[in-house]
Amino acid sequence: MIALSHFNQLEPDAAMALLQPCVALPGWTAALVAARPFASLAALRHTAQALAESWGSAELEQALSAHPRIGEKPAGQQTHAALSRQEQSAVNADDMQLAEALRMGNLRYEARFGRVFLIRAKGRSGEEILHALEQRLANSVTEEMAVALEQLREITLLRLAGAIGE
Ligand SMILES: NC(=O)NC1=NC(=O)NC1=O
Repeated sequence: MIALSHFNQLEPDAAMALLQPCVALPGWTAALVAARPFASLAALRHTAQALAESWGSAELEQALSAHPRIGEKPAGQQTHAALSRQEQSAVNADDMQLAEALRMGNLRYEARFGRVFLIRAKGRSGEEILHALEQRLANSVTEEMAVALEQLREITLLRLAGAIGE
């Protein structure tokens, strides 16, 4: 984590590199870097949220390339893989019944909506994630697009908060 004052002064490339693991959408990252300097963390968060409001299905598809399925902790040393593992840490990988239910749920979700199920996993147990998955399977395509985009925004803002602090 770096301080906001340090982030404000970073060279653009270094600022982009710092934000890149937040979400795999370079347009969002570049716009946030270009909006510097930020007077406060609240201002940073407000701009980040505002820039994310315009995301639609194209952004969701692109961003999903960097989000492993829930329950499939990604290998790899890249920052976003480590972040995913950390965010999914409450999913008890030793609970084989839960793992199997999540695996089947992911398959059902992908068959219905044609993309990976995305949820803000931080702060949620494996059981809560499974329950949300089952609830969301009943959503219409339109409803579920809106829900998935909101989860992407939540994950992105949480990762931003983890990258830049006081
Ligand atoms: N498919 C997912 O929901 N993935 C993820 N959720 C998170 O909170 N982090 C992820 O990588």
